[in-house]
Amino acid sequence: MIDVRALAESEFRSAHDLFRRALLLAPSKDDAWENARGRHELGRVLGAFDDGVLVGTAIATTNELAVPGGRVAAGAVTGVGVRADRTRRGVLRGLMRAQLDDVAQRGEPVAMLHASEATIYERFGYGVASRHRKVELERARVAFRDDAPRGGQVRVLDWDAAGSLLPGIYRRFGVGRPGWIGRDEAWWTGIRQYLGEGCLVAVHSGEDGADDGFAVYEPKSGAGGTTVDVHDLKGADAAAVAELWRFLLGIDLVARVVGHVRPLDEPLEWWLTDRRRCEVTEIADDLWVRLVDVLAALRARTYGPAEPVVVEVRDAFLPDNEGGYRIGPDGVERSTAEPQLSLDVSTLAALYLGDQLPSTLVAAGRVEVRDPAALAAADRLFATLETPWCGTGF
Ligand SMILES: CC(=O)SCCNC(=O)CCNC(=O)[C@H](O)C(C)(C)COP(=O)(O)OP(=O)(O)OC[C@H]1O[C@@H](n2cnc3c(N)ncnc32)[C@H](O)[C@@H]1OP(=O)(O)O
Repeated sequence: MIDVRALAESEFRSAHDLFRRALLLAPSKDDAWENARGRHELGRVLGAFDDGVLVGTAIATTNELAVPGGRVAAGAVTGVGVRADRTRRGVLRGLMRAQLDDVAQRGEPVAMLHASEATIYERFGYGVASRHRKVELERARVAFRDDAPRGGQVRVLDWDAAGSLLPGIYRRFGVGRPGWIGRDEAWWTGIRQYLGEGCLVAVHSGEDGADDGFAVYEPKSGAGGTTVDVHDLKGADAAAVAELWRFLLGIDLVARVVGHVRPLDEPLEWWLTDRRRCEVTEIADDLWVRLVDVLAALRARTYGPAEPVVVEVRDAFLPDNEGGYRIGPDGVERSTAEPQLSLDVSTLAALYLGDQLPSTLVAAGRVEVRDPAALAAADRLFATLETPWCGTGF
């Protein structure tokens, strides 16, 4: 019999180490645990027990998520692991049940996570809500076009100097794009420890002298010369982002620059004289979202100008969500009218931030069309100006 309960603070470290073991990592050293501890909120660290023995864990942290036209309270799910000798016996299912119930009780309309494998979370109602890409550029073969945006000044800082600047810059300019999530102090402490001391930070300031962008990057020498891994790059506008890329691609002695977890709509190739020098080597799922309270989650975002559409949502794991929703630019209501489209709640996640249009998911076999006239309206309702992007690991 599996029992799931919230852990006491004194149990957090064993849960953390269980999670690390599940990821095939060694238990944390004391200083690493000191940094990880801050991500453990009392009441949100769950443990699953089999005959009194801890066999699984899942944690959530209190956060928020930018959605089209607004923001919504969100539980950020992480630290999910089950002991390798106890898997496939329903331990994760028990943890997910308890966690989603808790998220609902806290009044958070959505939960979100980054998945270790793409086959785990759909059964619990999660779906891919944003994607990212990886880009690789050979520095010697890259040149910027004359009409690429020009920014201001870039200065290089070490972590100590940059540490107090980055949280403010991140918060100031990121909030608008769907997929943005908050980064608290514990996150910044954790990422610094995770990335290590080899990282440098480039900070961009615009014409007015205000800091409005940064890049966290790490030079690594290897067989083919030095590669700069760009772990985190954010800017207030295209000029700041282009200038940071111009800087990174101009560092002497560097052979290759690799941008990890970049937004799909970053126009890097458009800024180059030879667009093929920007190789997209991966497109992958970024943020997975679970609409825990479908009505509240749908109401948290805005919709494009179109006739309202009645969408039937199926939700086997949280059946209170099942039923029709009338979605229009004037708002969202529960509806008993004949549904025009029908989909699973995990598919709704793919529409939620604007990553996909309903018509694409019809072709994918994931949206059932009962009234063909409603499909174009649904596309216009869910379409967003900006491609969603999270770009924050947790
Ligand atoms: C947000 C994050 O933290 S992501 C990190 C997730 N953790 C890891 O990847 C660490 C390594 N893996 C593990 O710890 C475990 O295998 C877990 C957590 C993925 C799964 O735990 P389990 O207790 O085995 O899952 P459980 O037995 O409850 O399975 C529930 C369902 O998910 C399925 N499932 C579980 N894991 C997987 C998987 N890796 N791939 C495909 N299906 C899976 C099961 O088959 C079962 O299916 P069903 O609903 O058809 O019966």
